[in-house]
Amino acid sequence: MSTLSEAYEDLPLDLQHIKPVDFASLEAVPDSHVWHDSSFGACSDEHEKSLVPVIDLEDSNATELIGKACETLGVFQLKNHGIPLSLIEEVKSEAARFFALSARQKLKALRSPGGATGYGIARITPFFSKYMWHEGFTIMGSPVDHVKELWPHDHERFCDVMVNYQKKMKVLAERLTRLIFKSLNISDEEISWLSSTSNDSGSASTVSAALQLNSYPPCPEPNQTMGLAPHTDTFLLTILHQTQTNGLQIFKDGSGWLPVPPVEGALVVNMGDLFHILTNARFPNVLHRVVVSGTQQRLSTAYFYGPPIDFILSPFSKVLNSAQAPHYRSVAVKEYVAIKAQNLEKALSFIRA
Ligand SMILES: C=C1C[C@]23C[C@@]1(O)CC[C@H]2[C@@]12CCC[C@@](C)(C(=O)O1)[C@H]2[C@@H]3C(=O)O
Ligand SMILES: O=C(O)CCC(=O)C(=O)O
Ligand SMILES: [Fe+2]
Repeated sequence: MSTLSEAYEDLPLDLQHIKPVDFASLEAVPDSHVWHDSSFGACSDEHEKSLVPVIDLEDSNATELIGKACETLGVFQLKNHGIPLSLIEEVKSEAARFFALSARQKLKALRSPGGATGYGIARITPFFSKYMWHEGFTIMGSPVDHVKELWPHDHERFCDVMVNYQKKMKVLAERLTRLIFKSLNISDEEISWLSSTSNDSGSASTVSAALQLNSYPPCPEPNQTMGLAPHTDTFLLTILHQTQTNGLQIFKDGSGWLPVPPVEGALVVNMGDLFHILTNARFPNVLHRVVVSGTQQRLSTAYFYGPPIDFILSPFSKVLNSAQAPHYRSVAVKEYVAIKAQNLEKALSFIRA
């Protein structure tokens, strides 16, 4: 097995955990989507200034600033990231074009039960008793097979934009990963998989990557439901673009839920489970969720990035001080993906050393 798509084939979902409802037809939140107050936890608004740092990638201290943000909150916003704003706008407008289609049309691109890509609800859905106010489109490489079902004569624009965005995201994710390793004093030679994937040659060394388009339609009763339930991301890091509609929140021990307000032109970068494992829990795998708006649609685009699916990772000996034992055993990326898909937030406890 060598691709992320194949890794998900053995982890099929039921159709009821794939198919979104027709949000446009709902005038109230149906019981299936009502989340009780106790499952919410209020979001703190006492911090006028967001605690999440905004870092300029061109700053001469970027490595230190990013290293510190990864270690404290596990999330930061990135300016001057080199991704053309025109491309980000195109991705947003193509995503909006897709989500604006009728429910009947969108279902033509529905993810299959054993599939990893296509239209559907969040993969974490079966772990919760209620559904989320969310629909998504997962892309790995070219989305052409799904999109030609929707727009037989006009699929090129959507596909070109998404493929181009993934290429640019991969370069940025690689740059950030190198810089983060540097902040931990880990040299390029010690991360062989990263160098062997840079030239894009050979499927055996293809990184694990996916692009997720998320839509949270305006909701008639926004306090009754949840956009995306609390979760951590599985891979090394996630690079997220969010539109100007608020909603993303992170959980910080001692502070509770904190907003991550949209910053024009910036991308949100958060640490996932694999970085948490590699750093022996020095980097938090930040818990986050999305709440919805009563008036505005929220769109976001998340790029998930990790080592090749067959890569075996274990905590870096360099990050362990002499008195510290590794918290986690070695695990292949594909094994961890399977454990996560079956156990969600308990996944890390399955690989505890
Ligand atoms: C590569 C992936 C990460 C993801 C599962 C997926 O196969 C594609 C969708 C991703 C997403 C987006 C919404 C939240 C999330 C937890 C989910 O259910 O699907 C993440 C997954 C993840 O990080 O494991
Ligand atoms: O929409 C958002 O801001 C968050 C999306 C997210 O957490 C994800 O796709 O994993
Ligand atoms: Fe996420």
